[in-house]
Amino acid sequence: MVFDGRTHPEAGGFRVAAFSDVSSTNAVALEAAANGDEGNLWIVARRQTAGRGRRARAWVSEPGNLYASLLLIDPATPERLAQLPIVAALALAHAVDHMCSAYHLAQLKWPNDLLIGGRKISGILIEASTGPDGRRAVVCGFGLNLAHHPDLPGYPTADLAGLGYPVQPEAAYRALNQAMATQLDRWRREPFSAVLDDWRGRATGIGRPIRVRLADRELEGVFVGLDDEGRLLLRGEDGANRVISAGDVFFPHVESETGRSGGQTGVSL
Ligand SMILES: O=C(O)CCCC[C@@H]1SC[C@@H]2NC(=O)N[C@@H]21
Repeated sequence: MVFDGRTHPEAGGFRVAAFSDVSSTNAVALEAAANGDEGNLWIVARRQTAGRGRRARAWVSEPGNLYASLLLIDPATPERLAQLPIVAALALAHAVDHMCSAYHLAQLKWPNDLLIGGRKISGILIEASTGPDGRRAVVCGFGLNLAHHPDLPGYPTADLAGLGYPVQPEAAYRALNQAMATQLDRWRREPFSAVLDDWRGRATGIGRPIRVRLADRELEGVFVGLDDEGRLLLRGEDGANRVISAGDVFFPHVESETGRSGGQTGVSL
């Protein structure tokens, strides 16, 4: 990979532009869309100076880990776009298995965190914007802890090297590119139920008590599973199931939110 900031052809019908330093690969991808890029473009960086996570959090982005964002233009109808976090998480899980030569090593925590042994090893931030021409730009931003991870009290995290799987960022990117090509193709051709079955096979926490932080409040209950659109089903004390489209899931007694803070911009799905 050449870190020259120029666009090069990539396998799977994509293109890639790799940078040494950027503010945020998501921000650069959204900027490319605003400048008329046709999409299917990866932005990869060795380091981010303003990496961003979900819910107004910063994403620590020193060299050694993977920072990669895929820009897609109008990848699906608006109703189906909500399925993309599930597709992206599944692709990253397949990529991690591939790069570690392992089977079902990576577990999924709804909607799109990857865990190994209960520790978070990655984050995915999906952001979208609509251009003046009505085109919907969607960016899937992947951060994968390869060589280091932040220590967040009360929130277990890990990196692949520390778990005994040394992987270079370029190899990780290659595996992710391949996996995204495969999963996006499958999402377009097969019923979403096939994607969901795969996701459920790696799911963590189903049947367990969870706490879900929504934009304006928190809910507690049992994680019953996913509905046909990939939304979380939470059974409350009253026995009724609630359908949740977006939120952060916590496993009580394992995780708290201490130490999670930072700044995020943009609109996430
Ligand atoms: O909060 C999360 O779990 C999501 C973190 C997403 C981080 C990645 S790193 C590459 C891409 N660029 C960003 O600024 N964020 C995403």
